[in-house]
Amino acid sequence: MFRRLYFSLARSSPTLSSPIFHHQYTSLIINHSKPTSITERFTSTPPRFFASYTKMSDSQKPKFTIPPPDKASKPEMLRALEFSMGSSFSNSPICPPPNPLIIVISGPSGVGKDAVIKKLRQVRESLHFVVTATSRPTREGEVDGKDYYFVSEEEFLSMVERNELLEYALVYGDYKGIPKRQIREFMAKGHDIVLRVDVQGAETLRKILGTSAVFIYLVAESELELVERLIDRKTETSEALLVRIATAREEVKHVRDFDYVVVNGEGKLDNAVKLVESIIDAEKAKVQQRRAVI
Ligand SMILES: Nc1ncnc2c1ncn2[C@@H]1O[C@H](COP(=O)(O)OP(=O)(O)OP(=O)(O)O)[C@@H](O)[C@H]1O
Repeated sequence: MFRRLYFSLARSSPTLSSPIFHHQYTSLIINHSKPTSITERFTSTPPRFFASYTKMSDSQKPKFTIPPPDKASKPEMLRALEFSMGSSFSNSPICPPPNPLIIVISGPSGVGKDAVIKKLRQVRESLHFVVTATSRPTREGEVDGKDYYFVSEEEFLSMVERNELLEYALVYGDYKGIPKRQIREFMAKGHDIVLRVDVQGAETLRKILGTSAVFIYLVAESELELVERLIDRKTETSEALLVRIATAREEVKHVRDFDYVVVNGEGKLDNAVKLVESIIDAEKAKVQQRRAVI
């Protein structure tokens, strides 16, 4: 019945059935593949026909009916709706792509920063994990250029001289610093950046980056769990262990300076990694995006 009504209307309406109408109407076929930016989308002038159409008074505008959806093909419906709306439908994304993020992962010694990052690296290939420069000796299994850039103390200090580091610190007698160039290069390519720093480093980065970066604090479920993890790692002398435990006690007070806290419970590394992933996803969906500039 609707179909009959539409076609009888079309037949009775000179504007709908006339060759002129069809010429104008078919000229509204839009190139749906041409992308435009969100600003263009809202500020661009309508196509010429639409511009003159929208200037017409109501009595001048051609009268026509939109066919019932079940009686017309999708392209026909699209053209009729575009004509009725007075502008074409854009297929460019409504939201611009999210800004590249800088994600700072921190926490006390032995909490599992490296373990979380190692796992995150496997599940999120699009992230760029900044390789920190350090003057500390290589631990068993660590690879130069992958886990850290292992440099001598002299080399490290000359990097500081040349202002090549975003942040650096003397951590338990060894220098650790973040090369700026890597961050710039990968952000320019649209990658999110992950920085792994101790709590002292995170505080310095907060001063430099403010709220333009996301700060995540990793904790163990309890102090006992953290100490056991450090003992099991067998990488520290007894004196070094004591220093790290005392420092961890102080550092936990700084958790309130971070944006998120993630518990890395014993045997629950996967849960911690999933939570970090969820934080990244939520940050990507934020309306007010962070914008980090190095
Ligand atoms: N969820 C977990 N459950 C059990 N063991 C873990 C967990 N996370 C990490 N570990 C282990 O705890 C030890 C310390 O982890 P890791 O070296 O990653 O800590 P870190 O925070 O990077 O330490 P540092 O700052 O001293 O380098 C490692 O032996 C690691 O395998």
